[in-house]
Parts: sequence; structure tokens; C-alpha cells
Amino acid sequence: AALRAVKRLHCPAGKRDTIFALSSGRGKCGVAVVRTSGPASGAALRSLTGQQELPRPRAVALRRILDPSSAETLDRGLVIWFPDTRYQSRHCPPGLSCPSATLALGGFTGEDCSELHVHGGPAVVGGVLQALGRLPGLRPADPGEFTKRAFQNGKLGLTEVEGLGDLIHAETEAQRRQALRQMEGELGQLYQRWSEELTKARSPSPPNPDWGLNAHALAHVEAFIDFSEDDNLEEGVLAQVDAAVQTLQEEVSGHLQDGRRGERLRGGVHVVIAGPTNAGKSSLLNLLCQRPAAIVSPVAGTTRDVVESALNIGGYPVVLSDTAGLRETQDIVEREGVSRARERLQRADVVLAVLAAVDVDPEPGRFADALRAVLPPGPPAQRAPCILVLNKADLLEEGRGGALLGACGEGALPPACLLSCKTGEGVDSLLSLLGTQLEQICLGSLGRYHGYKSLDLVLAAEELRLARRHLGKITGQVSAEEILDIVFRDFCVGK
Ligand SMILES: Nc1nc2c(ncn2[C@@H]2O[C@H](COP(=O)(O)OP(=O)(O)OP(=O)(O)O)[C@@H](O)[C@H]2O)c(=O)[nH]1
Ligand SMILES: [K+]
Ligand SMILES: [Mg+2]
Repeated sequence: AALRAVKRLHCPAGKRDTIFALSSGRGKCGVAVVRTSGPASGAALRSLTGQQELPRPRAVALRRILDPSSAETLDRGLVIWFPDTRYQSRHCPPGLSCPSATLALGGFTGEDCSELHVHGGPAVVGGVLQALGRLPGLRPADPGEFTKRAFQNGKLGLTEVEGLGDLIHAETEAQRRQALRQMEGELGQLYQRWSEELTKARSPSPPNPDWGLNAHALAHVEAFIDFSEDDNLEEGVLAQVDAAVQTLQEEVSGHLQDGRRGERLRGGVHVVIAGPTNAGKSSLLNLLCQRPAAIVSPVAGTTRDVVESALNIGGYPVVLSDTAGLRETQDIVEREGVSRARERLQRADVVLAVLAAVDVDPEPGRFADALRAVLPPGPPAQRAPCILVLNKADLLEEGRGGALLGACGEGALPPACLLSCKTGEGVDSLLSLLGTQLEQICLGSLGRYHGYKSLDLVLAAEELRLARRHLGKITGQVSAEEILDIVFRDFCVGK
């Protein structure tokens, strides 16, 4: 780590450093593969082979591999050179045959890459890695960094990255087939098409009457907002958009229902548990992930940091976060915890708002107040969907639970359920509510489009934009660093 830090210091900002790692498994094996990626890959290959001339691109060459600092032979092995063909001229002087421009760019990462296939003994591998580490501009790769670069250079979409991760972890044939399909971009292309149908260019001029039925719903609606008062809009445009959204909605819905839920992004949906102190938030986390991930105690303000757990809920990969109880406090550590909790709430895809049922006043006004304190700020249309969890139901008097749920139903509040983390009662209904919410995350936006359209076109356009953003997170079009980090976190070094 220290070496890495030092190397980073020497690497000017904006200029890519070159990474290297053992890409095959650790331990003794017949052949080990060491990869490099980045602008110094060619120089590294020259140094380690002791030859000025690089091998022919993408062809396997047998070379002596040596330690450039001592000129000592480390092994004889196979080397492969994958130049980044965007900068062909750098590697191929005029007159020499270069790979055609139609070849995929560079190696797996889209940069200059090299591979060294050496004998898999620890001394050989260790010697090669150390030799690489001593070269200027090279540093050991972080976990998943090769794949991350491939993604950043447009060689892989996010669904393909996920497919690759799945392929590496695949243990069954079904998993392997599925991973390969995903890697080939099947899912990514589908999401991309939906996304394009939802939006595309924001039209700066009056809409073209030739636009077909499926052409870009969002642009249509925005054009309607901008131009309808000038009477420039063709009759029936909105009806066309309605039909397009309806078709899309049916298609997305069908996709979610065809038993392919397991294909969802590994990174998962962010479900955030929030509520006042001592409501039982940490108890709920532990109940759902079936292990004591977070500390539970009767002391209010026990949880300060965000506690995360990755789990599968109804086939959906979920990242569940427990957060500090929301309250005003003088304790600076707890105050930091509360601010982290609020930040998490802002980024949540679904919020589980936990209240202790015994503390809740069923009088609708009070109820809504208690709930508001738990919800992220902002207008409902932009807020993550929420489930109200009335915990500690075991402490309620007979009949009080039903009254509470009734009060929720009347107050146009989010869906609610009674739960006891102590007895486990109610967890099934919570899970089924949560499953429905997960399914609705994208569909919901399309559905709300229909709801708003009759009232307010601006809100309707906003819903289309939200639907597009949800899709964009999956196809990698919208930058979503937190999703990236989770996807790449599961990769180990050398991938
Ligand atoms: N009777 C009963 N007690 C519960 C239930 N759930 C949690 N508790 C208790 O309530 C207390 C607080 O639980 P926690 O899970 O620590 O609550 P929290 O919301 O995480 O609290 P903070 O992290 O301090 O905000 C503990 O003593 C739990 O044992 C429940 O369903 N029934
Ligand atoms: K507590
Ligand atoms: Mg807690």
C-alpha cells in the first residue's frame, strides 16, 4: 500500500498510471498470467524482455523474461502485446503493418496492455511482480481496476461488467450461460433501447410531425410544454406519447415478470432503514440479514455509523443500510452519525421508515408528523418510495395494531406493516411489500406519468426523466459512482 501511495504521488494528475497484477489464481500452478494496463505497458514489456522491439500486436511470442535491474533471467514465457489502437501511430511507424482500425481498441481495458504467461511458481511470479513494481510509472492494480478501466474506456457496459463478474464466479452451467449472455450485452442493449425510447434529444425546435409512434416520449412531452401555446404542435402528439409510454410500460413489466429477476444488477438496490432512536432499526437489519451485523441495545443512539449488508430479497440484490437514529443531539459523534444517516436517505432507492408502534399516535396529523421526520426532504415525486414499518408490535394491546394500520390507510401514507423484530411476526408481509417496491422502482415512474399527465405535463415529463435515470444507472449512461463502487468492490485484484 505504501508503494502504491508513493507511485501515485509520482503520477501527475490526469495522466493514467500503469497498473499490473497477477491475473491468474494464487498458489503454485502450471502457468501464471501477469497483466499490465496503461501507457507504460510497452516500455515495461521492452524492459522485461530486454528487447527494443515489441512483439507483433495480439500474437503470442516466446521471450526470455528478465529482471531489468539485474539483467537476471527470471523465466522463459509467452508474452502478448495489445496496443491501444487509438494511438496507432505511436506504436506503428509508417510503412509497418498495423492492426486495422476496425480491431477492438487495445486489450481488455482499451488501453495499452500486455500479458506475461510465466511458470506459476511463487519465486517466478514474485520476481516478475517485483520487477514490474520497480519500473517507473507502474503500480500494483487495485481490486477490479482492470475491469473498471475497461468500463471507463467504453469497452464494457455496466451490465457486461456484471456479466463478467458473474462468469468468473459461475459455478453452475446455468450461471455460466446466463453470465455469457449478459456479457454479450443482451440486457444492456435492451435497457439502452428503452432508455432511447424514453428520451433522446431534447428538441430545441418545434417537434417534427413525422416523428413515429415510438419516437422519444420525453422529447415529445417537453416539446408540448414548450410549444403548445404557440399552436405549433400537431394534433394528437400527446396521444402518441401515451401509446408509446403504455407500450414501454408493458414491455418493462413483462420483462420483470418473466422469471429473470435474478439477472438484476449485482450492485443492488439501496434500501435504507431510518427512523428515530430505539425504534428497532438495527434489530430489523439483523432480522433481515440473519446475523448480528449491527449492535442492538436499549441505549438510544447506539448506532452511529452506517452499517451495510448485501442480501437477496425476492431475487433482487439489495444493499441494506442501517443508520443512526434521527434526533437532535449534542454528542458530536452521534451528530456525525445523524448527518450520515440523512445523506444515506437522500441516496436511497427505497426507505424503510421504522417507528416503534407503541410510540405512535394514530391521530392522522401526529402520525404524518412522526413520519415526515423520517422521510428524506423534497417533493414526493422526487422522493424514494417508502415503507412504513411499525415495529415492536408485540408490545401493542389487542386490537391497537389494526387501528394503526387503518389510520395509515386513511392518511394517504406510504404502505405500512406491523412488525415485531422480537418475535419475527410480520416479517413476511414486510418482505412482500418490499418485493413489490423493488419491482415498482422503474415501473412506478412510468405509472406516475399517466397519473400526472392529466394534471400537469411538467410533472409528467419529470417522471419520464426519472424513469430514464433509473435505466441509465443500469446501462452506465448516467454516472452513478456508488453503483460502480459496489460492482467493482466484488472484483478481486487482477480482474
Ligand atoms: N419488544 C420489542 N423490543 C424490540 C423490538 N425490536 C427492537 N427491540 C428492542 O428495542 C431496543 C432498541 O433496539 P435497536 O435495534 O438497538 O434500535 P435502533 O433503532 O437501532 O436504535 P439506535 O441505533 O439507538 O437508534 C433494544 O432493546 C431492542 O431489543 C421488538 O420488535 N419488540
Ligand atoms: K438502541
Ligand atoms: Mg441502531
